[in-house]
Amino acid sequence: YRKIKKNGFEGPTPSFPLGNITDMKNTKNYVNDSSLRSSAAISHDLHSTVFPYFARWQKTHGKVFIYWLGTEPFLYIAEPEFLKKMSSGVLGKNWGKPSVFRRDRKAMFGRSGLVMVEGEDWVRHRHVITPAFSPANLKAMASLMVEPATNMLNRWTTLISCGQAEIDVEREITTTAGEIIARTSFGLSHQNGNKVFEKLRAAQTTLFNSNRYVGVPFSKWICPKKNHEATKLGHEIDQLLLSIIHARKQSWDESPQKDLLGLLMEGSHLDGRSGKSLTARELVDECKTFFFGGHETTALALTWTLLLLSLHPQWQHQLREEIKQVIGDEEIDFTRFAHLKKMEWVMKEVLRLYSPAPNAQRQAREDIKVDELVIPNGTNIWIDVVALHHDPTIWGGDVNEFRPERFKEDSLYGGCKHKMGFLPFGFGGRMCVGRNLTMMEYKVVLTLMLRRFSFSVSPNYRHSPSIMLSLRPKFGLPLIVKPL
Ligand code: HEM
Repeated sequence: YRKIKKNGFEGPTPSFPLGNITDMKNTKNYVNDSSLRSSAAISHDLHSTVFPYFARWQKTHGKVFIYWLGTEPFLYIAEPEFLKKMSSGVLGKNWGKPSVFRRDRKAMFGRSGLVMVEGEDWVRHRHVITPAFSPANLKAMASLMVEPATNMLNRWTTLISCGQAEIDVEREITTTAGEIIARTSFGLSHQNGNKVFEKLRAAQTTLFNSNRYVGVPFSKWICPKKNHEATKLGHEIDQLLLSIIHARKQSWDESPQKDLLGLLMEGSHLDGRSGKSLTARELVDECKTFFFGGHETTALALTWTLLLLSLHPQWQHQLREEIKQVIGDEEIDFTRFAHLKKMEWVMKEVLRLYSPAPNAQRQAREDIKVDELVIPNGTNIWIDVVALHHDPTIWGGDVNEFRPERFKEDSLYGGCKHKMGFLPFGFGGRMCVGRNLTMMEYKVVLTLMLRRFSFSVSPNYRHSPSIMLSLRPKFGLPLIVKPL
């Protein structure tokens, strides 16, 4: 801490042992609940709502400062030029992840899932995992997505015909995305596949519902029951996944499967001699990582999209027209997906305004020089993606408007003045490995939904985007869904 201060980094004063957590919990967001009922009152100006403490501290300390989670100092960054200079000389393998998060999220990602591994281990994991997400493999996985999505839409038809006026699409899509990621990650055909899926969902609820005091010494004793529950579920999931891996190894030659687990096993099998392979334990952690890293984020991208399309029926209409022209009413030809350009602009604009991953985290594994400053080895780093995506100085005066066409001219950066201003999937070598899978799933599910239904906002919707690890609608997303 002294070293960081000596380098000129400022920040709000912490107290022991909670650091700035009390101040964070006491900072109310600026949204007045009574104004949330009318869709005209919905604002996409999120930063002061979801991170009110960062918005307040920015006013005093600027866009780069130090704050404390318990006894852990974090370097906060919402300044793209600083971020560029900081990251330009650091390779993916030389970044660490904050130890405090590695401990806190162990039940989700294990010790050796790609999100958490570092150094040469990270290189080995990434080497085996990246080819599994090749375009040919993604196309094979796309066909696994159609059935769960169609089942969800059939359920909606039944609910509507039984007179249900509105549907909480967030809950529906999250359940379906969970099933999709389970099918694409480890398959549900093995009898234990379904059991893993159920237990992963239970673990998700346990982890999300427990009170979180990240960084506070002995915090796991604040909610011992929940922690015990999560650990127990974690062990059960590991055992079930190990049994699936074992069964696949037994029947290797008869039926290698083309889900992610099958592809990683195949990659490990082929690359075993070069030492670039994953152990059974590591495969277990990767399956969990795909589930926790990949299902809610994609579900939220789709959920926020339905909100924005409900608020902007002209875009809903344009996407439906594009689907008609590119895909038609027939069975989906996944090779045509690259032509769904407007859908891509919409996806990017949604990820900008409502980024499901609201921050990126790193830990310095060496002293990093930024101009005259030095970020000492071991410093935790917190990049505020919501702040970057809503910064008018790099996006312009229309930063809080839904304008997918900004990605028409500039498909990568949406016209942002700084290349580090648009980071929905992170940056550098550690950028999200599942981003193309997400794009595929987004297009499959949205195409199927828009072909069958129209969407408008229910008067019961309360706009309250909140951070619960991801950026979620606090009260769900009830929409009025009508068959076309
Ligand atoms: C809308 C959907 C998604 C969003 C917004 C998202 C976002 C992110 C972000 C911000 C990171 C951190 C990058 C960094 O630190 O620079 C990340 C990493 C990662 N994501 Fe995603 N992700 C999504 C979907 C997925 C899917 C579908 C999968 C897998 C099936 C996945 C697997 C991973 C993994 C394994 C990493 C760690 C990569 C590494 O450290 O090398 N993600 N993602």
